Amino acid sequence: MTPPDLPCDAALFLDFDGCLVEIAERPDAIIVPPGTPDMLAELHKALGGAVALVSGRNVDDLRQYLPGFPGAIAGSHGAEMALPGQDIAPVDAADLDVHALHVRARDLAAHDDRLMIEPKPHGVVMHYRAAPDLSEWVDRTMTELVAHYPQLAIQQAKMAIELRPANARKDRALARLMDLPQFAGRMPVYAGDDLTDEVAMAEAQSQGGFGIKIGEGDSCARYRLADPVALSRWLNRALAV
Ligand SMILES: O=P(O)(O)OC[C@H]1O[C@H](O[C@H]2O[C@H](CO)[C@@H](O)[C@H](O)[C@H]2O)[C@H](O)[C@@H](O)[C@@H]1O
Repeated sequence: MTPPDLPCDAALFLDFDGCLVEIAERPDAIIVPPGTPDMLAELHKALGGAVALVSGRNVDDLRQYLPGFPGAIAGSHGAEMALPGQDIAPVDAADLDVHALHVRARDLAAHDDRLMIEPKPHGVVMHYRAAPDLSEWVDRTMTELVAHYPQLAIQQAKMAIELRPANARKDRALARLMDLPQFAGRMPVYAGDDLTDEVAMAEAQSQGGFGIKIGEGDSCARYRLADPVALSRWLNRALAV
């Protein structure tokens, strides 16, 4: 079902990959649509600052793609938080030797150059988009790897398996942001496309707001839009009224 118009008292939470930008072959091959930075800045103004990015990507990565974004950013599935004008703060991060984790993941993936390791400040992703036949192997290998790291959890992603801090979840990030003055008392609206977004959409709905699933697949979200283009049209409509 198509969502109703964005309420003027909304607190808007936006996922990044597959939501604000189309999925690409590699994490570094995404293209931010040219109108997106201005649209986000206008939404931020119209909603009194209650706009946040809530992404599996780390904050530095998001800032590279959206350099002037004026809102709050929850990165690494909520393991990092960057409030406007403030440094990146670790939240719900795991205590671990992340460099050793990256090295181990690279060693495990080294036998097939179609596999890609994405190192993150609080975890690691093994991407198999170029090698879909290795999906089961990646699943098994990452499951075995996480057994050595009780402070991490498996995060199923699109053609990728990630190890993230066990306590870092997007619903917790949303709840934390809703406690900030610019978000408090507003209606949470969360748009996302992936499994990691489901808990956040459920949280938004439990706080009296709604979730918008972008694309196909099962979801707890009350509403759905076909793709990032449809989301952008819907957001721009809110700015036109
Ligand atoms: O929470 P998100 O903002 O949706 O981030 C989730 C993960 O997105 C990225 O991977 C996905 O997008 C890539 C680019 O389109 C694609 O190549 C890959 O197959 C997808 O899994 C990102 O690389 C991860 O770090 C994020 O956790």
